[in-house]
Amino acid sequence: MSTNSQQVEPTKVKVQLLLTGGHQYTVYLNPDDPVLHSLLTTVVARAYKQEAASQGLFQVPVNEGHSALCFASDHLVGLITEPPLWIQQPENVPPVANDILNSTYVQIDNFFSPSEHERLIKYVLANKSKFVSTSTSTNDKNYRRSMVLYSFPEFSELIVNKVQQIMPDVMSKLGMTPFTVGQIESQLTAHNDGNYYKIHNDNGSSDTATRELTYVYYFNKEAKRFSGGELLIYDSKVENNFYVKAESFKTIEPRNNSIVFFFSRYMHEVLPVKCPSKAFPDSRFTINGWVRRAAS
Ligand SMILES: O=C(O)CCC(=O)C(=O)O
Ligand SMILES: [Fe+2]
Repeated sequence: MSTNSQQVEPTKVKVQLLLTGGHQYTVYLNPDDPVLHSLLTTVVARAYKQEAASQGLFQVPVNEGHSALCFASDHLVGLITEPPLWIQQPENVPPVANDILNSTYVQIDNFFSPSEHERLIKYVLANKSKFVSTSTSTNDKNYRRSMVLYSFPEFSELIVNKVQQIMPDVMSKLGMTPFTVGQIESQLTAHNDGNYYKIHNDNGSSDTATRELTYVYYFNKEAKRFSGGELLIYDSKVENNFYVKAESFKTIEPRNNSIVFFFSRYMHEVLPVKCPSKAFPDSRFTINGWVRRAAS
């Protein structure tokens, strides 16, 4: 199994926490760590006497995740960040160019063995009639066009176990603080000619909020008879204390027998597929799903 990853070790931000009573602690956080975002918004909220964005307790992993630093949010006086993170203030200071938070992902080639891959291709071709058209939570017909198979026990168990096994490695490659894995969901999709999935994230509703990571395993029959269908993962930026999509993105090739992992909160899209034959066996197939954080 070979690993091809891009920017998987984001440079950590050194954050000195200045607490009431003159206490001071230094922690290292990823630029896109939600804790960092909460710390910044709490300082802003206190400065403008707004209701603090993160009321209650802060829990920051220290000592490489072996210890936790806990303090009440109203004890936070200020932050010293290195490199400097300038907080956009309510007067609407225009964002500076280095506000972009780079998205990270991991793509692993040769995920299934050749015989598993061959069995999988045979399986989807035999089960073509069980695929149904996809829909989205908003029921907007133009948002997503593809086919999906929701029940495929022969392979969902195989992929869920394999994903579970490599989780520690993936989490470390993504530079994330490890979390306790809960449910791992899976579905099997087919994108044929003209199919796509417009910009969305995978954890934006109350029933999807515990999804931490999205995985997409790509497979197709050789020789490949489609083009397009790249996955674009957008970078982010902080605007008025909110994460929003940046214009820049990473492009992931749906390489046969590879699997990609990224944060479910990232905005992403599937570009239109061109499949001149329009034949089902020539589709861009995936098994994809989500790794949920266990309820605490
Ligand atoms: O097929 C892909 O590359 C991604 C699919 C996706 O974003 C989803 O199903 O939520
Ligand atoms: Fe998605």
